[in-house]
Amino acid sequence: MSPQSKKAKVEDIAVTRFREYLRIKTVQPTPDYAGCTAFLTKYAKELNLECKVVELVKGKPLVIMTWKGTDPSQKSLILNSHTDVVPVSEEHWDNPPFEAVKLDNGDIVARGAQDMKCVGIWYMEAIRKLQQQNKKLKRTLHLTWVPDEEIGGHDGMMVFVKSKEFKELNAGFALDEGLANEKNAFKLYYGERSPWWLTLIAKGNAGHGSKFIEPSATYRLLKTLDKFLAFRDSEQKRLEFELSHDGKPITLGDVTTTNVTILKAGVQHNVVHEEAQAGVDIRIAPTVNHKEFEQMVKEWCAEYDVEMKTVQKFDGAPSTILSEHKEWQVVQSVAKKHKVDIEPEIFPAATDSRFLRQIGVPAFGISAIKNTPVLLHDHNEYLNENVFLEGVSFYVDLISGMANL
Ligand SMILES: CSCC[C@H](NC(C)=O)C(=O)O
Ligand SMILES: [Zn+2]
Ligand SMILES: [Zn+2]
Repeated sequence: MSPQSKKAKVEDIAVTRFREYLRIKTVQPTPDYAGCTAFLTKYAKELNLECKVVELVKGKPLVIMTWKGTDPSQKSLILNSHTDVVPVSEEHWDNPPFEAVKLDNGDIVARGAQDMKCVGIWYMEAIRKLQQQNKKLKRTLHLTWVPDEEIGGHDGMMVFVKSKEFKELNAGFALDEGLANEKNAFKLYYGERSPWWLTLIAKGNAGHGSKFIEPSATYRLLKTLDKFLAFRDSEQKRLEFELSHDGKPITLGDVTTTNVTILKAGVQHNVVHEEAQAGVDIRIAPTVNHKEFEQMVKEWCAEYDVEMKTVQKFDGAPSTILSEHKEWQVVQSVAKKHKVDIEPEIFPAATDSRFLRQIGVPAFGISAIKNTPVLLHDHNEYLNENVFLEGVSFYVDLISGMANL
């Protein structure tokens, strides 16, 4: 293609809005939420959507857009997306992460391209298409744009679900983020593992590195960490060999992981130091009894007198049972129309859906990203323009199908 003809090709409005959104630096730890809110409120105006900005926590705005349905007696459909993105190591990127450049092959490169600015734009652009076709939906749609998911959602979705503003939405079902898929398939997340982040603190006596100092902080800590690692090994074996009830291999979301992610101890080789610390990232599978699991971990720590401090723990939420929701049939039929497979799974990490499911709002996590490597939180995150545009058509059918039940 000559530069002339390249220039002449008009970019689809959906792609333009996507790239504009990607250029707003909503990157943790100092996201430009003001710039983001300005963009979203203008966008809502463009599509004639009602728009409200709610600041439940100072400096952390939530944007709620509404497209009223023809049957207000029905519970609404929540289309959720988080507005923040994770930090970048710019030196590892081949293109600037906040310029949203489009490469010759159509790849749009930016932090947030997969996680999850694409999803927010899909909701909007699906609405634009439905409006262009003069379609009206039965159920009211609420698009919720929430802050701080990437740092745990405590000032975002967690406070939002407890607010009167959320109650007013009369939520019946929610869509939220999923992950990319390397195959011609979309993952459909109907539940999540529960994060439990722990700091372990071992104390002991100090002394010369040549002696048997008793008790020793590092000895206590390592003996305790052995238990976490032995458990990790057994869960890894389960993941390798176990099959689920339908005969398919289980996935990461079905097992519990106990990873040691932080280690801090010592000052000098020949000094036995009086304290050693570790950070553990635990993800509890939905089938696990939290009380029993907590008791087991407490006993591991008690055996060597190690103090256990919880940094954050999510106490679990019921998974959304696929067969109990007509929305599941909609997903299947829309996927069939778009010739893409659906792979239902438990999300291995945590999203804002956990707060929705916890208060009884069923939720599916899905991102219409097929034939694409999973690059969330990674360098050179991208989404191809064609995959993105196919996503718009997918969401037109998905949203209209779900909102016309
Ligand atoms: C526990 S709150 C942090 C949320 C983050 N979510 C993802 C998708 O990476 C995580 O699971 O670590
Ligand atoms: Zn995300
Ligand atoms: Zn993320």
